[in-house]
Amino acid sequence: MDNQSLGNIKFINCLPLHYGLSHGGFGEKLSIYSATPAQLNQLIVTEQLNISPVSSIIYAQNSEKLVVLPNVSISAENALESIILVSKHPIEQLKQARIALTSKSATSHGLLKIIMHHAYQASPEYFVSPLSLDEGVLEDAEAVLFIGDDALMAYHHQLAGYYYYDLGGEWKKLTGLPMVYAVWALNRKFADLNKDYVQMVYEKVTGGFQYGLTHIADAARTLQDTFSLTAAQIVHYIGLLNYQFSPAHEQALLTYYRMAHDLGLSPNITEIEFAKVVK
Ligand SMILES: C=C(O[C@@H]1C=C(C(=O)O)C=C[C@H]1O)C(=O)O
Repeated sequence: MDNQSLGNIKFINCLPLHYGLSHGGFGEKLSIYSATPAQLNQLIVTEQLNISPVSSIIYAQNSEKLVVLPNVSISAENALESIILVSKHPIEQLKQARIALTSKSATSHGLLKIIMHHAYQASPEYFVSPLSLDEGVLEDAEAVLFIGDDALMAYHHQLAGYYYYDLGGEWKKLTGLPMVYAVWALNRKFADLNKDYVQMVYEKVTGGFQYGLTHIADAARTLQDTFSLTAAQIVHYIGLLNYQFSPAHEQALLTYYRMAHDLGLSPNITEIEFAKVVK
């Protein structure tokens, strides 16, 4: 990786983009660095990467230093199968529980805290853990939050005796809004000094997503041997996501930011500043 690399989330949620980059020619002239959202968040904040998808809360926490690429996000209107709380007890009984949080996320940590506080009047004790179910994360917690492929696998291979909650659905019930999980963030100074490069990345990311969505059945077939999901399940999952960043998404994200701020999780952000690109 060098700081001119474009960050990339190595989860199935970005399959359309991955396919557009690899099969649609949109990856040409790009150096790409793939990692988990939490790793990309850290690399953007420390300026080791200049453009990357990041957890959406990272923009609120670093808005003086970052701007956001317009028209692209990882969002969902409702339940999405990949932001999942696995619990030993019904969620109403987690008021004082210990809850483990995946070490791959940032936005969904805040999302769970908002939902527990507002929808369940609960104040559990939270701690970050890298462990999976198989590695015993629930030996030390009443519930665990997973995101991305870990959550998708947990959702599709549910174990008897556990309760599963889809936080996209819980957020929709609480606010009536879509949820914006990730945005493409850029270092503000880098964006000002590298307009041509930023324009190129904008075209490749938005064009790559479009290509991948148009060829989603082919894209899903490239994964079906790697994951214990069928191509149809992958196509269905991608259909639950939305990769635009419409004014309605922007308002939904600002609502999330306000609620995160009220819980002391981020500064008070009332607008999102976008990188200037020709659309
Ligand atoms: C929909 C998802 O969106 C993501 C959730 C993120 C987070 O919680 O911080 C960050 C990036 C995205 O990968 C997912 O990972 O399932």
